[in-house]
Amino acid sequence: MSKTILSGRAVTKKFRGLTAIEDVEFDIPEGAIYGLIGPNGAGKSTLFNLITGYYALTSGEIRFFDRDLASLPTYRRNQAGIARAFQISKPFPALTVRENVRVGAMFGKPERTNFDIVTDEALSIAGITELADRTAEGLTVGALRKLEIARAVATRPKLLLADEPCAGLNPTETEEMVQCLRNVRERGTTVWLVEHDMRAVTSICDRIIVIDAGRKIAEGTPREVVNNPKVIAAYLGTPVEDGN
Ligand SMILES: Nc1ncnc2c1ncn2[C@@H]1O[C@H](COP(=O)(O)OP(=O)(O)OP(=O)(O)O)[C@@H](O)[C@H]1O
Repeated sequence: MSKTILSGRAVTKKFRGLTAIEDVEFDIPEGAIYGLIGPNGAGKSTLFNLITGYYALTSGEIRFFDRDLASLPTYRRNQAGIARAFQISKPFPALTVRENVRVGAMFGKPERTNFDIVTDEALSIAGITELADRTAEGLTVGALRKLEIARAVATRPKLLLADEPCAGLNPTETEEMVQCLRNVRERGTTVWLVEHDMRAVTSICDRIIVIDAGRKIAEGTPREVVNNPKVIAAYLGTPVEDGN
């Protein structure tokens, strides 16, 4: 059995009168690819924001390996090995793809000297080595998304939180992104992704957590989740075929 890399106990976040996340529990095993799905406004981004420290918990506990994250600010969580890849990538437009990834490699790691090796590795994992010398300006949505993954991977994270990595991608780009995330896991990074593209999420994830209105309503393998009546009622509408 692999070790738990990230766990949540009674995780709760209230914004004034609104409970965005309520009593959510999770245990993410090291080396896994997990999905987080649910309807718009279910609380998915809020949960990731609690893990990265962008929001403080109202109550509950989040542990990374054996460490309670409560006292750690965002940058310390990143240094500890939690990285996030956003849906909208905001690279430095005038810098090349390689330079943008190098910034990720250097971020918060002044003691490191092998920036070029780490940068090349991240470019390769994301499948954008051939774009390395192009400026970030004018990249396609698919290439920008891979650049976002590469920048996160260049921080050498133990856990990558990915926000809708397949949103707005065509089928070829989606397949490439799925491969990219598999490469990330092969390199030893655990992945937890929010994704609405059910074909992608069911083809790549070992397990999926489903939240609705701030509460966890299901967790299981892709097959279990897509056949779960609660998930069908709250989110899917109709059963979908899992991608396996
Ligand atoms: N900073 C905030 N202040 C007040 N309410 C917030 C804040 N952030 C999120 N919320 C509310 O919390 C609830 C959960 O929002 P969240 O963005 O986490 O949902 P989501 O599942 O990520 O949705 P989507 O799939 O549309 O991105 C929503 O009702 C939202 O309006």
